[in-house]
Amino acid sequence: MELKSVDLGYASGEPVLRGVTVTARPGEVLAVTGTSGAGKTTLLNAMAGLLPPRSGTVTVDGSPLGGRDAAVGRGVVLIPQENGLAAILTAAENVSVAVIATGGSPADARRRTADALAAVGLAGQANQLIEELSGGQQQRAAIARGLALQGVVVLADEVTSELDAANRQKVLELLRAEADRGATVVLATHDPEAAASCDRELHLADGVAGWARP
Ligand SMILES: Nc1ncnc2c1ncn2[C@@H]1O[C@H](COP(=O)(O)OP(=O)(O)OP(=O)(O)O)[C@@H](O)[C@H]1O
Repeated sequence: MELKSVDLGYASGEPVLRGVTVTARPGEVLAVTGTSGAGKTTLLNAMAGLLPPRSGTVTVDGSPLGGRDAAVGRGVVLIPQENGLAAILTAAENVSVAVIATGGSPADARRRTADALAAVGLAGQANQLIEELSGGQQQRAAIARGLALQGVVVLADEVTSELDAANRQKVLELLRAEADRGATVVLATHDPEAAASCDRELHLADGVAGWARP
């Protein structure tokens, strides 16, 4: 995924980010860091096709990303900061519905759901409603849904913020495994240890992006 001279903002407000140029590559985990409000979610939303750039280009494999539907069709998976889970469905239903919505068969969905929930340590909570899970368990359910989609690009927005040290480590390992199978992984985080586990670090400050670790 390549961003060239991208300007991002909301409605007619001041730009949030200006002139962002970055390539996220298959097989690597790219950290996007910055203080609260620096624009991490804004950048990931642009990479997800949710926020069209005011200027500049976002491309995947050389062709324009398009809107969110097109991005989903090209395998761009977003694990959003607020989880985006349906509270009145179970953890397993949340994952399965997403797999089926992106073309998986019911059998496929069952297998991938079981595997993904087990990977994040939620096998025992598969049939519990999301609203009955703790904040950290909900965050892991959202990660399981993202993993089950087997994305070409995996955008993870602050996915370790509610996790204890052991679960955070596990999730960072799972993101690494996504990169190892060939995915392009981008992790937005304000956790320096999580950022240190990534291959490169793009730091956002004062509306611009610069390399903390190229
Ligand atoms: N929907 C929106 N409409 C208008 N402004 C927005 C919107 N979403 C975010 N912003 C603004 O864009 C700027 C960057 O916000 P963003 O959520 O991208 O930051 P962040 O780095 O992800 O922060 P955090 O670490 O707190 O999640 C902030 O000034 C915020 O107020």
